[in-house]
Amino acid sequence: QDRVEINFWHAMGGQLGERVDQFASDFNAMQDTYQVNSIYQGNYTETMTTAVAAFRAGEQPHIVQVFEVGTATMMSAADNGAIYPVHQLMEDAGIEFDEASYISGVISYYSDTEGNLLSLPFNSSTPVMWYNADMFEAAGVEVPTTWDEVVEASRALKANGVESPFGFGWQSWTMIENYSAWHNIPLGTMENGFAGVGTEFTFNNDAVVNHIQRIADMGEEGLFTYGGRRGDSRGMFVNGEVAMWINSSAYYGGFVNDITDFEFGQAMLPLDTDVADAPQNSIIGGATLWVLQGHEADEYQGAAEFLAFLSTAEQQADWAGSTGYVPITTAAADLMTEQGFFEENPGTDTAIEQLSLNEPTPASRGLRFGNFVQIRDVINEELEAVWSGDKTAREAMDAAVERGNDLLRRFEAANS
Ligand SMILES: O=P(O)(O)OC[C@H](O)CO
Repeated sequence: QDRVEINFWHAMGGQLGERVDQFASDFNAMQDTYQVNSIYQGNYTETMTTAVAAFRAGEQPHIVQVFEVGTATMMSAADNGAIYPVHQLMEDAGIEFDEASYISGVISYYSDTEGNLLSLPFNSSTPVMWYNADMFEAAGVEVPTTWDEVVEASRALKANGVESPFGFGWQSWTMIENYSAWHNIPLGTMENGFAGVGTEFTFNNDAVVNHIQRIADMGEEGLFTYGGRRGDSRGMFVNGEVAMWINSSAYYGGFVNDITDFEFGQAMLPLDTDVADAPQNSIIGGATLWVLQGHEADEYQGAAEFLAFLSTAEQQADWAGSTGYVPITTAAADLMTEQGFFEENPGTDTAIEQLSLNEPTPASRGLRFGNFVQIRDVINEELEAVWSGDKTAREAMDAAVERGNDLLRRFEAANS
């Protein structure tokens, strides 16, 4: 008998992609009714764009992985009937699905206004500060906990021969979105867009502008080198050119494999003591799995069973432990603790500690801005103009807010 096929498009390259393919082959091996085809479609933006085009052509996959910034766009697709909401899918498939077992910051990000979960949380991360422990030891400095200390440590590392002490990736996510949440500053009005499409950006505030200017000044001083929009600068950290690198916790698994000639660690994001006395909480990144409409009932049954398989504590704990994504269910986190994972691998609890540091506020719960994929490109362009010395941080943030608001208004016009 032929198996029922389920197409699953994902955006995980390299080692992460191999692990995702493994989920599909394990699922295929444990039953003989369904066949999940795990297909890599490029980076997050490419996968989302390809899925939207495929939907228009009637060739959409059953399941697609979409990064967190695509959430508002996918929710509007849900309003238009293009999405099979996960809570509904599970109910129709007769699979018990306990939303309360997920950590709250993850569930609230992906639920609609009635509290219904629309997509399946799968790979949630948060930015942390990766550091080269050997370089710190050689320079005789402590790993910084504040931004003033980041600058001081960078100077000491530079004096000790480190080419470019500080760097980061996913700059809008790490340096603006998470910087803001960490200091409990909204990025925009209306609870960062959670309260409606009429939201406007406000991230051209003094705190963010001063922060971006501080990094630009570090660049002038030779303490920071810009290395690209996503994870492109990862090699600079792995090769020992950069001593501190702020980016996703999900680089952990790759670092364990690829960093063999120095000790690395992860620490909490630095605090800007001019702005707050203590950190609030960081926000998630990564992606969720969306189920698209237009397929047969038996295929959806298989899709639901595959999603349920991905959500088991065993699978989630293995995924989190091997990648650095956060264990998103309490059962998975408990299992990892029981297995001694956090104790044996110091620092691996940094992401979860940051996410659960305080009860999230409207400024730290996350963001839900329409057209945010395009808006991140605008922010990238404006930040690049700062790093190249063409604009001051003030000019660039004012321009990013103005251009971003224009894209928000277009989203509002199309969705109200
Ligand atoms: O590298 P990831 O999967 O943790 O994702 C980073 C950002 O959240 C993408 O928007």
